[in-house]
Amino acid sequence: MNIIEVNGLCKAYGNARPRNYAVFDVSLGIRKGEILGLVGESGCGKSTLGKLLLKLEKPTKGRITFEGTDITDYSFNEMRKIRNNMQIIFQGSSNAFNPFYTVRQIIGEPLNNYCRITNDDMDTKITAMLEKVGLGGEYLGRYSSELSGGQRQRVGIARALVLNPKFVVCDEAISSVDYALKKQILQILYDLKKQNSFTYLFISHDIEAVKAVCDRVVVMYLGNIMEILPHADSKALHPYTKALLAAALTADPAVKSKKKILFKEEGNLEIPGKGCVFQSRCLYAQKQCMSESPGLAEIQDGHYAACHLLQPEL
Ligand SMILES: Nc1ncnc2c1ncn2[C@@H]1O[C@H](COP(=O)(O)OP(=O)(O)OP(=O)(O)O)[C@@H](O)[C@H]1O
Repeated sequence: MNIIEVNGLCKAYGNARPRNYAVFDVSLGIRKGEILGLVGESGCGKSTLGKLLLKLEKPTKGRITFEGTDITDYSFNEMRKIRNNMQIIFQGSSNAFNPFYTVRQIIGEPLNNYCRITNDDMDTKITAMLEKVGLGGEYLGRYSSELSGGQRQRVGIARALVLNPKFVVCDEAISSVDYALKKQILQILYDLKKQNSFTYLFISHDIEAVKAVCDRVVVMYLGNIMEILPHADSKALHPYTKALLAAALTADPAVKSKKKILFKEEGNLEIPGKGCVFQSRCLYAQKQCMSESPGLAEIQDGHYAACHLLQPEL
């Protein structure tokens, strides 16, 4: 069962004509209790899609359904009623904390906003949450400015999850942290998901992390979904995903230069007027790719790709 669904979702910033879409015609369901990975090169629309799902951005077109209810046209006040169930952890969110706020104030803010709760109950809840993210009750009175970057990151996770949200967008939640902390944060997110059956959209450039924690993976290019892998370790089918994964996993430039080149690096990054959005960088593009846009089709069981070269298995 899907906790959240989008249909024909589009987002164009500004009023330029023709429209330059950051997200184009995305239809997708996120299953209750899954960690859905979202990957793609910088600027392909991952954050925009995450924000659209939470209604932090207004879609230009398309519908959003949360737990079976169409929330596309919900007002600010209507969204407020369900906001406790939809949270975001984003890169650097913890850097935005007021340095003069204590940990109690930072994590307590959403509780104050959304729950009627006594101070004692609030401290109990915050302490329990702090323990879940590897900090203890002794941090309650500490000021944000007294915390290390890693501790602030954990407080940020605690703040986002203290309301027991049903759906959480993790937007680069583990970038800019060191390897050890990254592993700990991934473990925390994974354990909390297991204990509380949270559903996450996990946006990351870190393919290894995506493989480690995600159930399915969505691959985006220039605002479009190119592929949906049914498992994080499924073999990629789409030429773009293959190239993206190969580039990400080959960190050593010496090794990279010996590898087969998988896409035209110099390809045009503008959205073409017609045809496949990946046409100018694809090594296999054919005439049809320049004129017809390939829809996302189920190629194998639960494995979707948008590519004329790939035919569904019958
Ligand atoms: N507020 C905004 N106003 C105008 N354009 C925007 C805005 N936010 C994003 N964009 C544009 O929308 C496109 C998608 O951006 P988005 O941040 O969603 O990509 P991304 O895949 O999350 O990138 P990154 O991995 O670098 O965070 C980009 O071309 C970006 O410049």
